[in-house]
Amino acid sequence: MEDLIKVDVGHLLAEGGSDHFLSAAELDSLIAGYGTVFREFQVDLRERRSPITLSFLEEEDIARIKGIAAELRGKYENVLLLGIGGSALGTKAILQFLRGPYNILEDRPRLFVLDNIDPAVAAQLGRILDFGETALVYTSKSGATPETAANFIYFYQRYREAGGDDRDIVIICDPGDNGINHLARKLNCHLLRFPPALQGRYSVMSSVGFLPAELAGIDCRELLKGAEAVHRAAVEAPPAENPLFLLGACLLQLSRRGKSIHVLFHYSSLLVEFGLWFMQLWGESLGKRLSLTGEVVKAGTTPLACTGATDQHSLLQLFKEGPDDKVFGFVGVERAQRDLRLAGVFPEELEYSYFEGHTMQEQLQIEQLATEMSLVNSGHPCYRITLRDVSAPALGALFYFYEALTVFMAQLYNVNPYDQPGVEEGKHITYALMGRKDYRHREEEYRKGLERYREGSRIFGIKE
Ligand SMILES: O=P(O)(O)OC[C@H]1O[C@](O)(CO)[C@@H](O)[C@@H]1O
Repeated sequence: MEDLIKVDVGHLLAEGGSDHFLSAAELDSLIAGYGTVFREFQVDLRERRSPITLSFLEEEDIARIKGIAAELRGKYENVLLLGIGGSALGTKAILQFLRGPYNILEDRPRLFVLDNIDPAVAAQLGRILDFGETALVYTSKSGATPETAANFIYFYQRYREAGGDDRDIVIICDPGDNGINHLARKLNCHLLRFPPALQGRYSVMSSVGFLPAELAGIDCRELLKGAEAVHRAAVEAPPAENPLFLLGACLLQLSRRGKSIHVLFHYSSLLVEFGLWFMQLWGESLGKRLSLTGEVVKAGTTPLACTGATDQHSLLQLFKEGPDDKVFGFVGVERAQRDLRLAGVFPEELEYSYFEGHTMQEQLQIEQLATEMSLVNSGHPCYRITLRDVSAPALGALFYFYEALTVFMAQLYNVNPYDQPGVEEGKHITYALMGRKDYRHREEEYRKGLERYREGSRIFGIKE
């Protein structure tokens, strides 16, 4: 049977090693040094103690998600999904990979994801959508996220003006005695739960991503099948034969050698949103000031997603000849959903005749290999993940692979992959400056801080 997902770590290594690649001997010492950490990680995974996909799923939740999706699919022309960060990125990745590059389905309902606060986008969506024909899904684990709350306030008003039925709204959040739960009760709408221990960036394969998937006609169990396959391989194989271990240990070692940027170069326009999902997962989970034991470690590497072949024509120059601070992950797809063969319409022209008989997917794959080879040749470590096809199991496998890899990396860095203390201060300032009642006591402090900040500006204006 063909592999669902393949991982090649061979080009992180080079004979004898070097500043930029690891040697076989170094890899052996990583296996000896971190094998125990990895086995602990495997036990947590096997016993479903790590709060990531597969630790929380209940059969009855899936049945409920499917039920709500079936009901809304029958009633509505459009669904507007409101969320941000982990409450939107995975959904966008699913829809783009499995339903096409423009994220707007041909069949009912069309799904729209709004994951930013921007009056230009909200105003345009307000004109595109007929709110008499549009269901609303409001996803926020905390219910306190101001961007999603503002979008819900605005679009709920539009929905009500169009005569929308409150009971058809779906809210997905943590349980708690807070605004979003009060709203859900008041509206008497559908309520789906975030499992409390599940952070947004690990929630794509829960009600958060599954409801939109089902609304789009994607069977969420198919995504889970792929996750299960990676899970089995991850918990069974010993470190020396385990791609999760090998990749994680090599990435750790390379980050110690100054490879502080983890580029994810996906060779498919269907994986652009996946790349953005990966950036949140990697960035929020690993970028930590403190270790689990309280030392200042400033852990993490900077994730950067880019698209092949497009970014060969924008970033590759920097990647190849700029600072040696990157490790490259290539993600490609073996079999396109539908490949297109090119004809020999200009046989007399050198620049056009060689395409005859080749397909677009073949060209994309050749260009991926060409980029990999050219980077490796100039001393840049690369790894590659290949998905069998454009299918829900393949995507589920990819999500789970990176979730598990991130948790293993956190174990290696000895940091907590499930918190994000660094984003709090900015939220508090926003709450205080926007006048949230329970932040009034800090308003004066932040306003003074803002004045000082502005005093530090050196602005140079240019007139038209
Ligand atoms: O689902 P919520 O609570 O609205 O949070 C959205 C996002 O905001 C963050 O908390 C960061 O501000 C992310 O971790 C999270 O995915």
